[in-house]
Amino acid sequence: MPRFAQLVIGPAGSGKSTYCSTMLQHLGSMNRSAQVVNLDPAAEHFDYPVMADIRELIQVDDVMEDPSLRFGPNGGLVFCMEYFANNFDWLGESLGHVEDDYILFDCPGQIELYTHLPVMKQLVEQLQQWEFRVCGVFLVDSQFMVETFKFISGVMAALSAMVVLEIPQINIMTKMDLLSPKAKKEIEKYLDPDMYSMMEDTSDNIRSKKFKKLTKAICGLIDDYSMVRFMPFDRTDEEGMNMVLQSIDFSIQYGEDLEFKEPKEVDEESADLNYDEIFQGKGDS
Ligand SMILES: Nc1nc2c(ncn2[C@@H]2O[C@H](COP(=O)(O)OP(=O)(O)OP(=O)(O)O)[C@@H](O)[C@H]2O)c(=O)[nH]1
Ligand SMILES: [Mg+2]
Repeated sequence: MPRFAQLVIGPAGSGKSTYCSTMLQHLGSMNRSAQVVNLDPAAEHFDYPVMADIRELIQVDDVMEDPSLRFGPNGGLVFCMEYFANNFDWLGESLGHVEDDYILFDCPGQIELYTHLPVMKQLVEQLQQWEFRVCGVFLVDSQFMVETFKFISGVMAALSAMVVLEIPQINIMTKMDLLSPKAKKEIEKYLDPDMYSMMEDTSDNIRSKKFKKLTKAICGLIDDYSMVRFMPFDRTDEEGMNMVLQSIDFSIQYGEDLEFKEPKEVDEESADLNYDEIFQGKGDS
């Protein structure tokens, strides 16, 4: 049986841990079993129960305090993740193997992990060896996406993760509940963006000719290949969460291998017998 994983990634503070906790509850309310693994060695608090926690393996604080290493918080995190990549056995043991595993991995927010460092790609390959079908869930804070230039840089960040990880990726705009009604209307055009017209809107602000050409080429490429789309995520909106979950499940073909179980036929006689036994038992006590 295949196993399923959501790799929850995105810039610092974009809402990854909150997403994991909300999605876990949502899956629970649908009677679907899922687990969360914390892969952020600098995590301080999260409000979901963990199946495994990378801090049992290594912690950023310990690395920073080590006088022979002398790392700051970012170098410390990179060191931790490289150490993790050399010790995937720890993860393998923690994950065990349950039929139909569905696991959310809450990842750290340092963007370099998804742009040029090899560790996340190595993790994906390891998970695939363990028969996981992995979907990247890339989160960006919607509040930083309401202007065209910010949006283009968000698209590029999502795209670089897609290129590095080579797995299906669902891009999500988080914290939609914090947008004003006006911004909410405004953001609709960014959910399914027409990059060409977006480019037209902003090209007047670009003074350098070369830069204008480059931005145009990037926008054209993204549009021509329909490479990046965003889905809104509002943790208070069940319907919206369902749509996000469906897209993720579809990308990893969750549910296709599940067998359809016929409802058990109840044999009337034996059912009566059982009820009699139960009531008799109650009467006796
Ligand atoms: N209103 C609102 N706040 C949110 C939402 N998602 C996250 N937040 C808040 O945003 C802050 C950061 O959220 P986290 O879930 O810790 O973000 P993260 O991506 O895990 O952060 P790092 O692990 O530090 O990279 C917290 O204060 C959350 O309460 C949301 O959908 N709505
Ligand atoms: Mg977090």
